[in-house]
Amino acid sequence: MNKVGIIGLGHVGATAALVMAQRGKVGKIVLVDKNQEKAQAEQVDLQDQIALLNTDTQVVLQDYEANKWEQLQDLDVLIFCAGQIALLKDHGGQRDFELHMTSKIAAEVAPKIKASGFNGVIVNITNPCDVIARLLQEQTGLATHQVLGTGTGLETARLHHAVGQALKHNYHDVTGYVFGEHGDSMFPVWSSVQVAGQSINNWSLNLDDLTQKIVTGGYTIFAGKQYTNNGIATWVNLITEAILSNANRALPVSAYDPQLKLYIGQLAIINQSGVRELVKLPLTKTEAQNYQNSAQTILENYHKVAP
Ligand SMILES: NC(=O)c1ccc[n+]([C@@H]2O[C@H](COP(=O)([O-])OP(=O)(O)OC[C@H]3O[C@@H](n4cnc5c(N)ncnc54)[C@H](O)[C@@H]3O)[C@@H](O)[C@H]2O)c1
Repeated sequence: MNKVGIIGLGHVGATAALVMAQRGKVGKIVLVDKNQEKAQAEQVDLQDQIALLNTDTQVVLQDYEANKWEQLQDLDVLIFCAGQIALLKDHGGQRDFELHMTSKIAAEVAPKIKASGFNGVIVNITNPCDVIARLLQEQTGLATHQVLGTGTGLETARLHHAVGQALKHNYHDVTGYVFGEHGDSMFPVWSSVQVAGQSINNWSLNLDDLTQKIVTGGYTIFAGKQYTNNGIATWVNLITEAILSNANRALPVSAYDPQLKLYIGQLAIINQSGVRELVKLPLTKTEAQNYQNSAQTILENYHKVAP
């Protein structure tokens, strides 16, 4: 039976569980939240939902105060999305404003994950995503391939949509990726973008305008509802299913770059071990510079909170 844990049952964690229950590919979901009333509420709500679906997912709680988090021991995947999104309210959704809070949460929870004997794959969502992925890896002592972040997957989906719309093509026929920090320094790898098998360079598009739309899309969502949930909940389920089914799928995630010694959004082959290997796409000079700039931003944030 596939078993997946979710730590943090706010907008993101609760929606990730909802999508998971609907897709019906996970046998057991373990819920963990410091706010135990919230976790219990989500458990009952999900059980109501599952009773109305043609699925059999079990939903159980991990007692936050327990000495040992037994329920985590044999999980295949652990989704980390604990945080405090309200902190961003007065800062226009700027992800970095959660850094001091979320790095403390990671420091509180990582030893509990470690002590549970968990040996699966952690998928981090919590912002700043690349920094928190690194902190979780370092503080749980798991191998670097066992920890990844959701990275620039949402922005990659947004790129497909924006280009498809601009060219009146179906977005499923658009391929290519957004790389770098899950933050303002992320960048579309335009040299990787193809539409129905043809380079994006075959069309004359205003790539600067499209870049702006792709990079700032998260702020548009945040401005209207003060959180984002649907896209990320679906994306984390796609990553989780690629791990569970040993799919060997190339996905744009935040993965460990051994040269830079940090987590950053790039293309990686995902299977049951987590990151099987990185796919090193050829980058133009400007894209390679953008990647380095993004890495620098991630590193600066990491050093603000590194133990
Ligand atoms: N990577 C992405 O693309 C992406 C997208 C959306 C949101 N996020 C991030 O995901 C995180 C969660 O967002 P949200 O809107 O669900 O936030 P939220 O404030 O609605 O929920 C956070 C939850 O974490 C819980 N929590 C806090 N401290 C905890 C701890 N020590 N242990 C366990 N649980 C704890 C809270 O009780 C709460 O239920 C934020 O960091 C947000 O920025 C990332």
